[in-house]
Amino acid sequence: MTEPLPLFTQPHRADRHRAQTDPILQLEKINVSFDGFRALTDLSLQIGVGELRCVIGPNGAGKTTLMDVITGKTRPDNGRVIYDQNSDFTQLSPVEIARAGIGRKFQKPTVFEALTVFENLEIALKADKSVWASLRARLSGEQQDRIDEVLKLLRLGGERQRKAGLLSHGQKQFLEIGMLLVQEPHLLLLDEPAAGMTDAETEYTAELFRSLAGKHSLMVVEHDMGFVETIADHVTVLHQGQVLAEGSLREVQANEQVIDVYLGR
Ligand SMILES: Nc1ncnc2c1ncn2[C@@H]1O[C@H](COP(=O)(O)OP(=O)(O)OP(=O)(O)O)[C@@H](O)[C@H]1O
Repeated sequence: MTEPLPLFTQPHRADRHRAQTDPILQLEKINVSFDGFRALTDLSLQIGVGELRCVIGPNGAGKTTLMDVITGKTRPDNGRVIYDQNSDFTQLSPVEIARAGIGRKFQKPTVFEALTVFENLEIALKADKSVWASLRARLSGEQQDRIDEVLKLLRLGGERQRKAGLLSHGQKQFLEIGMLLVQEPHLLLLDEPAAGMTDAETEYTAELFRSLAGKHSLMVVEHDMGFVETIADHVTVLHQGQVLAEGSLREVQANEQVIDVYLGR
């Protein structure tokens, strides 16, 4: 019998035990408060291996705080964040969490504008070194291939020697996604990736995310419902720091409580 294909580009020691239905991330009864204000209340959420999950919700619902808790930027008052069914992220530092295979993209692209597209990817690939040390260290053939593959995937092949500061906003967003992908993360957290993109770029982002799902797990926070509709199998609606509804976009859009929250009733 042939071995099943690994779900991730970067083989993980537990891969052969995994099934698509296994959780990659389980948040259990997370509470976060800021000076007495409860940003997340008993929040429980589960993301499956290879899943593409969209998280929606009105302003202040707790979406950013949720990502901050996963990446270790914010420590919850209590609750657990179980990754790959064994490690509890609440016990790890942000660097350890990133090394465990979590990549996060913030809403505003943060690329090195004075460096070329290729150099940006090179630095991301050697994230364990300082910027200058990583530019001096030689790339292996395999690393070169990885960068070429990502440049092609993100349609940046023609821009490889261009300074990143000269790219369009959408191209900078793609470059930043590329900077995550060269690190071969297991779980990608993406905050409003389509914001400020042209229609064509948004369309390609949707296509790209669909192609990444399966190989990676993705959690996308997004306000653009058209974009959510094209990408998500499964949607979580947050409201006042809690999960208000979960299901297909059609299901959550038909949910009375969700309608009330979005219409402000
Ligand atoms: N560091 C902080 N100190 C105090 N309050 C905070 C802090 N961070 C977030 N909050 C509050 O927690 C609540 C949830 O904020 P969060 O940014 O997670 O919401 P969001 O769903 O991401 O909103 P948006 O869609 O506007 O980005 C908000 O009421 C916010 O004002």
